[in-house]
Amino acid sequence: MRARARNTTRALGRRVAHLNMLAAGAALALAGILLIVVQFIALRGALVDDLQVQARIVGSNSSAALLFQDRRAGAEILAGLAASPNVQSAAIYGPAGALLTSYQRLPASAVPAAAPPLPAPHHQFSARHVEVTEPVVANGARIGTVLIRATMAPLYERLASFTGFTLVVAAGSYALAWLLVARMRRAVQRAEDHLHYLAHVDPITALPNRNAFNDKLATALEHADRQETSVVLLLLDLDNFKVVNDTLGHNSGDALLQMVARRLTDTLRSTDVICRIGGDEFVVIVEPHEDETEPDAVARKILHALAAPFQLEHHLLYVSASIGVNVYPQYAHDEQALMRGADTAMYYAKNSGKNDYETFKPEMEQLARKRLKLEANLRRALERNELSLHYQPQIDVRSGRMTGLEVLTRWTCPELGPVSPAEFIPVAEESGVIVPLGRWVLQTACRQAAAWHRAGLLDEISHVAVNLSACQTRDSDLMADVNAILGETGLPPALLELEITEGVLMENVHANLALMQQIQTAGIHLSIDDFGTGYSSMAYLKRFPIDQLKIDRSFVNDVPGDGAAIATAIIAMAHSLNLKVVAEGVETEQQVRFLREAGCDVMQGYYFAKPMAPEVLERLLSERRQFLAA
Ligand SMILES: Nc1nc2c(ncn2[C@@H]2O[C@H](COP(=O)(O)O[C@H]3[C@@H](O)[C@H](n4cnc5c(=O)[nH]c(N)nc54)O[C@@H]3COP(=O)(O)O)[C@@H](O)[C@H]2O)c(=O)[nH]1
Repeated sequence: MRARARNTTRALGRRVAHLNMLAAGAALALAGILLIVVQFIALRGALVDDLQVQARIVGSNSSAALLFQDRRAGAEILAGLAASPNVQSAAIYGPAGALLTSYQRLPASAVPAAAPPLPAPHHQFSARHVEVTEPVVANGARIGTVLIRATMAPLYERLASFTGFTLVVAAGSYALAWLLVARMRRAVQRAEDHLHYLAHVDPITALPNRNAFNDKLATALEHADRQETSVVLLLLDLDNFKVVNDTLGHNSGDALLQMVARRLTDTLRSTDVICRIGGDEFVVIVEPHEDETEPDAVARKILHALAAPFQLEHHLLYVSASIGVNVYPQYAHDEQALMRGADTAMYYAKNSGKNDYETFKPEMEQLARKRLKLEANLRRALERNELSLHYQPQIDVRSGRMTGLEVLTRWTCPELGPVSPAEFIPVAEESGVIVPLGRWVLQTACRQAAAWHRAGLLDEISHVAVNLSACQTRDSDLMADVNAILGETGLPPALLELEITEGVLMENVHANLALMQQIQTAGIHLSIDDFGTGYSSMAYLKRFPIDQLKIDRSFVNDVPGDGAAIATAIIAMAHSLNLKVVAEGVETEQQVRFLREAGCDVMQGYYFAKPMAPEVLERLLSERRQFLAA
């Protein structure tokens, strides 16, 4: 639609330029005509003046000839006019108007037989001639008349050459003006095109940008309405693109975006419209889709295309994407609804582990609304004192006794009931609530642990572990907060352990390495949570100032089956780096036996104890129970 409007504007611009040139041409023609008329009047005036001077000279020279009626002398005086090429004929008349003598350049140019009865100097024109009459006066009395008749031909000749010259100058000026206007229009056109390009093309990838996308989507929906077909919209968000930007710099980020754009263009059909609508967000418009499986096929094709690594300078980068798919008119009645649905579906794909696609279903919107409600309630949870902490024991395999505690947050919302941290922690992360929430957890846990420590209940406990979220690791005030809380509660730093998941650590290795060093310097223990899921390498692990690894629950769940090999490998690797290994989510005796034999140092799970309220744990701490045979 906008392209049509742009073409109409251009045509209008061309028409206005043509009209301007036409007006300029008319003005130039009018000016030329005026100039010629003025020139004609000026030339004619000069001719009359010239003839009048000559008539006066002839008159004053011929007064004697008139007094003595000397025709010969009169003829000699008139013969002098032969030198003036304009003069065709001339005559001298006596006081009564009778012809004294005359001069004729050609026989055809006869003079009147009698002088015109004119009292004063006079001139008159015809198309071909100009006639000047001059009285001859002697001693105050009129003694005769001189008449000179000249041809207008030389005047016309001069006027013709002046007109020719004026025409040439006018035509030249007009052509120059036309050229200048055309050049100006071309420059304006180029500037317009460039502005249009900037407004519609993403400068990094050269793909259509958000503006262009809006136009193209509107056109696609119009087309689908006319043809009674559908439009598939895929919204694609790169996973962990921020890590590339943060660790390798923005130039590398831009280069990666260009490579992704190229891969998408190479993979998809030429009829599919690919746009970049923001940071790491791309959209693909597919129309018309012929069969029900096409949206899935396109999404899978994109994921497959992005699966191969990207070679960026000396780095080999693995980039995945989360894709939300929506279909018009099945699940959306207009562009906004189509985009909103694709966004909701993309959000689902992201939350269900990334590197995947989800197709929008109406239920998703209900869930999105539920999530919004959850977020609104969560924002008030802290002020309303709805949060509490539970503690889960960690058992040392060698001594069989409780040597550690993990702090886990619990929330009972008055409107929604008990909400699992697996549900509200990600929402807290996305909404930023995690920072004050994390601070509250740290403060409450440290205060409680310090009280137990003062009561002598933590004699056998080496640490109380608190989880740190991704957002908290990025919070520049984190360490200041941690140190302030330790100072304020009096908990010895060595009794505190911070748990960071392997995935979060690997999101920004350099920044997290600096944070880990600060944690180590403060004398706080550091543990890598959910180990085995975050793709860290041995090279990184060697550099991390960590105390222990926690094998992810999913592997423990699979022992002694498929997870056995991984669990054994993690334990061996951790021991080679002098790190302790904690197995989390231990639920069965079989798992305990296997992990013990594999050399696991610490175990945590429902087999020993579920996370419990502080007053329950307090009793357990004072019992100093043996959980495992030593
Ligand atoms: N950043 C923060 N994250 C937190 C905080 N509190 C909790 N969490 C994280 O939320 C996730 C879910 O926690 P939760 O529902 O409390 O689940 C924990 C345990 O209850 C559960 N667990 C422990 N043993 C078993 C078991 O034997 N079986 C089984 N099915 N589940 C078990 O595991 C969760 C502890 O996991 P981890 O932290 O990885 O050790 C979870 O990711 C929490 O980390 C918080 O304050 N901040």
